[in-house]
Amino acid sequence: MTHEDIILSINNLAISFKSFSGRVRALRGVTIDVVRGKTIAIVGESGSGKSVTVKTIMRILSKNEKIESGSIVFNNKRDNEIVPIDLLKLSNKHMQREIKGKKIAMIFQDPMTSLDPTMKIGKQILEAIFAHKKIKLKAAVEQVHQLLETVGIKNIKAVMNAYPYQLSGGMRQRIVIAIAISCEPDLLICDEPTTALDVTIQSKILDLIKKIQKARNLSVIFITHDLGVVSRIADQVYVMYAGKIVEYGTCNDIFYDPRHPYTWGLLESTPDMAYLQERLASIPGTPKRMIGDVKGDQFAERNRYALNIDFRMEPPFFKVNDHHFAATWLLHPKAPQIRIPESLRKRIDLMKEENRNG
Ligand SMILES: Nc1ncnc2c1ncn2[C@@H]1O[C@H](COP(=O)(O)OP(=O)(O)OP(=O)(O)O)[C@@H](O)[C@H]1O
Repeated sequence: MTHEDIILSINNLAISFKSFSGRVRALRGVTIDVVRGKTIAIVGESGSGKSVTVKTIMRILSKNEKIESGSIVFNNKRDNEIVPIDLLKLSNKHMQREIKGKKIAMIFQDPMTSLDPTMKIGKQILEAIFAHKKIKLKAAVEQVHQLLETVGIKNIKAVMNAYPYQLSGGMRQRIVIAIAISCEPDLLICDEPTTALDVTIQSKILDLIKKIQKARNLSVIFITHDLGVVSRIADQVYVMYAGKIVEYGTCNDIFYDPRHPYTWGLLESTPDMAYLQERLASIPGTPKRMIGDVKGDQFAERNRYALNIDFRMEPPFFKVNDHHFAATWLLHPKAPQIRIPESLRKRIDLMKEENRNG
C-alpha cells in the first residue's frame, strides 16, 4: 500500500515512564497502519498500552513520559496532495494549530473530560467551530443544528440550552461526537467511548460512529478491551499485550482464524460469543507491569501453551496470510502442532454457520 492509502503509520514506537520502581516500558515497538476510510480496533486487557498509543498520537504526554524510539507519520491531505508529517517531530504550536481537533479528533470514555460543565451545550459546539473556522454567527448556529441532527438529537433547541449535567451519558457522548466531527477531521480516535454506557445505549453509539464513519469516509482508530465491540465496528484488528502488538489481521482473520493464544483467551472470555458456555473462561493471571529489561514472551507465564523458548526469546511475527500476522512461537515451522482450544473451535464454527445463514 502507498501513503495514499495509509492515513497514519505508527512505526516501532517505544515509550517509557519514569516511576519510583524503575522505568515502566509501556510500549515496546508498536507498529500499526491505519488505512484511509477504514476502522481499525486496538484491543487488549487493561494496561496493555492502548491509551498510551493513542494519546501519543495526539501528543498528550505525561511529564514522566519518554519517547524512546519510533515515528508516527500522518499522511496529511492538502489540496489533493499528500504531505507526510511525523507527529512526534511537530512543535506543540503546529500540532495545536494544524492537526489537533482539525485533522485528528479524539473522543474519550468519559464525555465529561471533554465538556465544560459550566457552559451550555450550544455554546460549546459553537466555540469548537469558531476555534478552527472564520464564519458568521448565523452560519455557525446553522452548523450546530446540522451537527446535532447528524448525531441523532431530536429536541435540538432544548439540548443547545442545556448544561452537560442535565443530559444522560449517552446524550453527552453524542455531543462529544458532534464536537469531534465539527471541524471535519480525517481521523477520529475513539478511546473506549461506549464502556461507561449501558448495553442498549452502547449499541446505539456504535451504530452512530459507524454511520458517521461511512458517510464522511473517516478513518477511525477504536480502542476497547471488548472483542464484542470490535466485531461490530472494525475492518482491521490489532491485538495488544504488554506494550506490543501480538496479532493483527482483518476482522475475519481474528474472529475466524485466531492464531495467538492471547487472542484465543480474549475470544473465550468475550460475553457475546459465550452463548454456548454457561461460564465464561477468563485468561488466568493478570498482565504484569514491564519494569526495566524484559526477557522472553511476556505472555508466557499466563500461556498454557507456552514453549521453553517463550521464556527465553521474544517471538517475531509469523505470517499467516498477506494481511494476517501473529507473534507466537507456535507458528514456527518446527513448533509442536497445537490446535485452537476445542470449545473455541466449536464457537467459531457456529459463528460461521450463523453468518452463512444471515
Ligand atoms: N503516567 C504514567 N506513569 C507511569 N506509568 C504509566 C503512566 N501512564 C500509563 N502507564 C503505564 O503504561 C502501561 C500502559 O497503560 P495504558 O493506559 O496505555 O493501558 P490501556 O491498555 O489503555 O489500559 P486501560 O484500558 O486500563 O486504560 C501500564 O502499565 C500503565 O501502568
